[in-house]
Amino acid sequence: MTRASLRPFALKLVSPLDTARGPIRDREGFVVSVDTADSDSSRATGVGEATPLPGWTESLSACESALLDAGVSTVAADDETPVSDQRQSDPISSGPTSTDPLTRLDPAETPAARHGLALALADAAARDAERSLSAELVADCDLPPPAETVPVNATIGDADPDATAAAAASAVDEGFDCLKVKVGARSVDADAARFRAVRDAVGDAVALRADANGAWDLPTARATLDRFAPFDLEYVEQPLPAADLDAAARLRADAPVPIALDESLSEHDLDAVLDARAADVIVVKPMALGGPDRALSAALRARAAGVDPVVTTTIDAVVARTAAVHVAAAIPDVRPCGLATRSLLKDDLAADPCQVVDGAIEVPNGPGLAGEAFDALRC
Ligand SMILES: O=C(O)CCC(=O)c1ccccc1C(=O)O
Ligand SMILES: [Mg+2]
Repeated sequence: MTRASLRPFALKLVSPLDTARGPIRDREGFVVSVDTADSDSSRATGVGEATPLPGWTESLSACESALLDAGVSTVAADDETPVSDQRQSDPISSGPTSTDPLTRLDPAETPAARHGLALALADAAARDAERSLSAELVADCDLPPPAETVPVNATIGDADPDATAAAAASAVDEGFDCLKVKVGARSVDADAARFRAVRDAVGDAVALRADANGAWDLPTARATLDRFAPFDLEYVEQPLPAADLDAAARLRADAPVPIALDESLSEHDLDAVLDARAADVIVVKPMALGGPDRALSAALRARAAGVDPVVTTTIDAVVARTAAVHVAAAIPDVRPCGLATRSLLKDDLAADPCQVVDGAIEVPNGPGLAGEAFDALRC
């Protein structure tokens, strides 16, 4: 028998993250808790997080409805009732006569909802097996032991050239050697001026990425990538709107810089993206792909097709960020990942067990997500 409950939360960003698709100002979602009791009477608890972001996932209300329909019950945000008294009358039953609760959540329709429940169940399973989530993930996929640290990029929003260069310089001072800069919210000339200022500020040894969030059409993308050539970018992420894989493939065919796809994975099957030969790199967002398990399998399938995965958050709260760190740790020799997003949030659900030090995150090695770190979040 598995009981599952959800509790809503809302977090503000320190300042809006300006992108070509507009600003991201706040993040709302649900903490999902599960309590499993197996037939052999062993019992495990786990915590997950569903933090939808329209454009990448379903809406907040669709996420909530999907979780409720799957049998996850609501706990009031300020409910102080002891866990034992909170039990609702309609628990998810995973006995032999019922289906796995996860199968009630369609990862294509409601990926954030599936992420929340899949993560809570994976956390419970890993805790039960007395190993970390990344150790659990690699065991399921027959991979080598997970990495102890994961390299990460700093995330820099749209701003004028001076402010962009100042943010870049301060990230490098903090120890980052890979920076991702949002582009596409201003003219090609203006973005080129921003990259000129950033390159001048940080020197040649720092890896630079650009993320256009689908801002350009094909001629503009071609012109922009040519303009960006002197800045020696590692890749340009989502230069074109997500829908048109053909255009992305045509752009990539003679582009002077590697192409990464992000939003395209929310709009198309991974197989379609890989078959189109439209990407050198794919951005694996566990929240957008429907869970840590699906994110890791997407990363491995991409690798097998010669496309390198980069794991990022959707600016999630601490539970989902920590899960994304475990996913990244399970991918052998993963490139710098977009996981250093705690600093974009004004506050969080719990203390961060994944501090960024010298451009890398140490992967928590306690049981499940991070040992006891999220015990107080269970509902
Ligand atoms: O990749 C990163 O550095 C952080 C994550 C990020 O940029 C992001 C965060 C929320 C929504 C979309 C995106 C994106 O990659 O486009
Ligand atoms: Mg992106």
